[in-house]
Amino acid sequence: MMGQKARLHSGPITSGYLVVSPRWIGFWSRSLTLEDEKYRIQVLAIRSVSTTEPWYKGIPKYGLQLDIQGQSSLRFQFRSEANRNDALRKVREAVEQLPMLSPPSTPSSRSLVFVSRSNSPSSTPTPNSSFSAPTTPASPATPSARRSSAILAPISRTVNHPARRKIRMNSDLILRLPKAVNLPSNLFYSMPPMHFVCFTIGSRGDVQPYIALGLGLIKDGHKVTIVTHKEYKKWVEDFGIGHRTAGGDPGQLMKLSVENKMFSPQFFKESILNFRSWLDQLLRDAWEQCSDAQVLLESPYSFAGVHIAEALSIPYFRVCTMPWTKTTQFPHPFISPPVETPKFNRISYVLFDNVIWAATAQQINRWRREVLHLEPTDMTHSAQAKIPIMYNFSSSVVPKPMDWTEMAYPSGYWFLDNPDGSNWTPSPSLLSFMSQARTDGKPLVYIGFGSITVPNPAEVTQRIFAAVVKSGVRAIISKGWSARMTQQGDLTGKPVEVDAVPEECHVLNEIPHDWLFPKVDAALHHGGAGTTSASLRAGIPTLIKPWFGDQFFWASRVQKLGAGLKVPSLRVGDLADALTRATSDRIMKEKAAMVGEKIRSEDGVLNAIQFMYVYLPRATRTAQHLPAESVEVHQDLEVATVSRGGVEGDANPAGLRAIVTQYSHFSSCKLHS
Ligand SMILES: CC(C)[C@@H](C)/C=C/[C@@H](C)[C@H]1CC[C@H]2C3=CC=C4C[C@@H](O[C@@H]5O[C@H](CO)[C@@H](O)[C@H](O)[C@H]5O)CC[C@]4(C)[C@H]3CC[C@]12C
Ligand SMILES: O=c1ccn([C@@H]2O[C@H](COP(=O)(O)OP(=O)(O)O)[C@@H](O)[C@H]2O)c(=O)[nH]1
Repeated sequence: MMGQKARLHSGPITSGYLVVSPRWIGFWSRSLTLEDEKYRIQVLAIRSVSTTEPWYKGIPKYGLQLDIQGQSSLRFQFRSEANRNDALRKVREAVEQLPMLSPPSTPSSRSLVFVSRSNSPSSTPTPNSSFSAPTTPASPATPSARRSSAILAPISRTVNHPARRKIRMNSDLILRLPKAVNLPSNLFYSMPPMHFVCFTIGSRGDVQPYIALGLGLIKDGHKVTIVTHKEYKKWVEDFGIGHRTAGGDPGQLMKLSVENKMFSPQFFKESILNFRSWLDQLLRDAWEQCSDAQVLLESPYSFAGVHIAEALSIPYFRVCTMPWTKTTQFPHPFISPPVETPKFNRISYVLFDNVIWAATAQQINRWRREVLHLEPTDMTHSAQAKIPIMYNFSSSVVPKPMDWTEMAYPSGYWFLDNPDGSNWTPSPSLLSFMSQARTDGKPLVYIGFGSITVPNPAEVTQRIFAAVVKSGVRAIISKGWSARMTQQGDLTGKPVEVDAVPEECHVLNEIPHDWLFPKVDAALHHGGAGTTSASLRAGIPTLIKPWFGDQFFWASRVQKLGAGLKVPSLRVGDLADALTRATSDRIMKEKAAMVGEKIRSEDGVLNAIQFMYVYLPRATRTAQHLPAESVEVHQDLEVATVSRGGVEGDANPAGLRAIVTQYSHFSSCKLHS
C-alpha cells in the first residue's frame, strides 16, 4: 500500500511514506543499511497538527508537525504544498471524526485512507495554519476495557473471570496463525505448566521484580526458579520460589559501579582487571543452573541467557528495569551525554552494546565453543530488535518511544508487596515517632539510598541529620546497604561511627516501602528503579540523589513528570531545600498523586505474563521446541464481544467456536468447556 511520500525529521532525516487511517497514522521508511524506521501513532494521541516553515530556506519544502501526547513532536516534509496540505487535511479529518467512530471496527472496515495527491483540497489551509484536537479527548480506554485496536500492540491484561472456556492451540497453529488482530477485548491466555527460569545479577532491585513475576507465574500453574546471588537464597525461597546460585558477591558489583562511573574508562579498566574470572564463573554457573529451563528470562547485563536459550532452543525474553532498547527519545541510562539529541540518544545504545560486546566477546565465544558446543557469534546474535524485552516500568512514567517495536513492551511495574514477608511488623518506636510527627504537625519524610554502598557513610549521615533539622521535617532514615559499611568500616576500612541521632530523625536498616511510603509526605532516595516505582506508586513527591547508572535517568523522569526533583548534591543546603520544596509545593504533590493513581491502576505482572504467552513463538529461535500444546485461549463468556467472521456479536460459545474454526483448518484444536 503506497502512502504519501514524505521525509521525517527524527534525528537523521529519513524518506518514507505517510499513511492516515481513521484510527492510526503510520510512517515507514525502508533502510538499505540500518533498520527500517516505523512509526504507528494513534489518532487518539494527536494533540495538534500544524504547518511549519520550510526547513531549508530557499528550497521549496513544505513542513507538517504532529504534536503527540507524551511524546516528542514529529516533523514531516513534503515535496509540494499540495501534498502537505492534503496530509494536513487527512489528519485533521481523522482527528475530527474519531469521536464519531463506532467502537473499534473489524479489519474489513478499517481500510486505510490514503493521503492522495489531491490538487483541490476541500479547504486549503493557510501556511502556518494549525489545528488542535478537540479539548475533550475521546474517552481513553480504561485498563480493563482494552480497545480491540490495541490488539495491534502487545496483548494487555483483561479482567479475570471464573466463567471462561479454553481452546487449546498447538504450536503449529500458533506459528502459522496470522498476526492476531481484532480479538475480542476480553480474551486472555494461559498455557500448560512450564518451568520458567529467571537469571539476574545485581542488587535487590534486580531480584525483587522477578519474585513478583514468579508469584504471578506460580499462580498460573508454572514452576519458577530464580538464578542469582547466594545472598538472596532465603529471601527468594521464603516466597516458595526456587533459587539457584550464580553471580558471586553483589556487594562487589555495586562497589565497582558506585566507585567508578558506569561505562567510564576507569570502570572498564577496573572491571577488566578484576572481573574477568568473575565473568568466566558467571557463564559456567549460568549454564549449570539454567539447563532445565523451558522458558528463560534474563536481565540483559547477565550476559549468558541469550546463548543458553540458543543452546537449549527455548523461548527467551529479556527483562529490564531501565530502558535498554535504542531510541531517539533518551540516551542509554548508563551513558550520561553532554547533550541529549535524538541522534546521540540513539547512538548511545549502539555504543554501549558494542563496547560491552567487545569487552566480553572473547570469553563468551570461548564458553559457547567449549561448554555450549555452539559456534562463536557476533553482535547480531543478541541484536535487541530480534529479542522480546519486557520493561517492568509504567508507561505513565516512561511513555513508550515511538521508535520501539512491539517487541519492546513496558508492562507496568512488577510490585512485590510485603517484601520482608507477611510477618513483618513496624517497631513500637517507629510507630511512636511517626505518631509524634503528626501530633507536632511536622511533615514526615523517608530518606534512604538502598543498595548503594555509600563511600563515606558517616559524613553522609551527618549531612542528612543537619538537613532534616534545617528543613523542619521529621525523617525516617534507612541505612540500607550502607549498613554493610558500618559493620565492615568504610571503604578505607576505617570504622564508621555516627554521632547522636537528632530527635527529628529515626534511623533503621531497611523497611518495606509498600508499607511506609503511603504514610509519609515525601521520599528522598538514590533513584533505584524499584524504589522510584514505590514512591511514585504511593503518590508522594520523589526526591532523587542519583549515584550511578539508571538513577540519573529516573531523576530526570520524576522531574519531567513534575512529581519530584533531582537533588544536585549531598550538601546540607541542597538536601534541606529539596525536603522543604517536596513537603510544601502543592503542585508537585498534586502531580505526584496523579502519577500514583495511574500506576496503581496497572497490573504489570499480569500484563507481562500475557505478553510472554502471546510472544512465546517469536521468543523461540526454533519453534519445534515449543510444548505440544502451548497456548490456551480463555473466553470470558459473560462480557466478551466476539468477532464472528468479522462481525461484532454477543459473547457465546458459538462465537468462540467461530474464532477457533477460522484457524482450525491449520491444525487440530479442541474447544474445551
Ligand atoms: C569482565 C568484563 C570484561 C566486564 C565488561 C564486566 C563487567 C561487569 C562486572 C559489569 C558490566 C555491567 C555491570 C552492571 C550492569 C548493570 C547493573 C545493574 C545494577 O542494578 C541496578 O541497581 C541500581 C542501583 O540501585 C538500580 O537503580 C537499578 O534499579 C538496578 O537494576 C547493579 C549493578 C549491575 C549488575 C552492574 C554490575 C557490574 C557489571 C555486571
Ligand atoms: O528498605 C528498603 C529498601 C528497598 N526496598 C525495595 O526494594 C527494591 C529495591 O530496588 P531498587 O531498584 O531501588 O534497587 P536497589 O535498592 O537494589 O539499588 C525496591 O522495590 C524498594 O522499594 C524496600 O522496600 N525497603
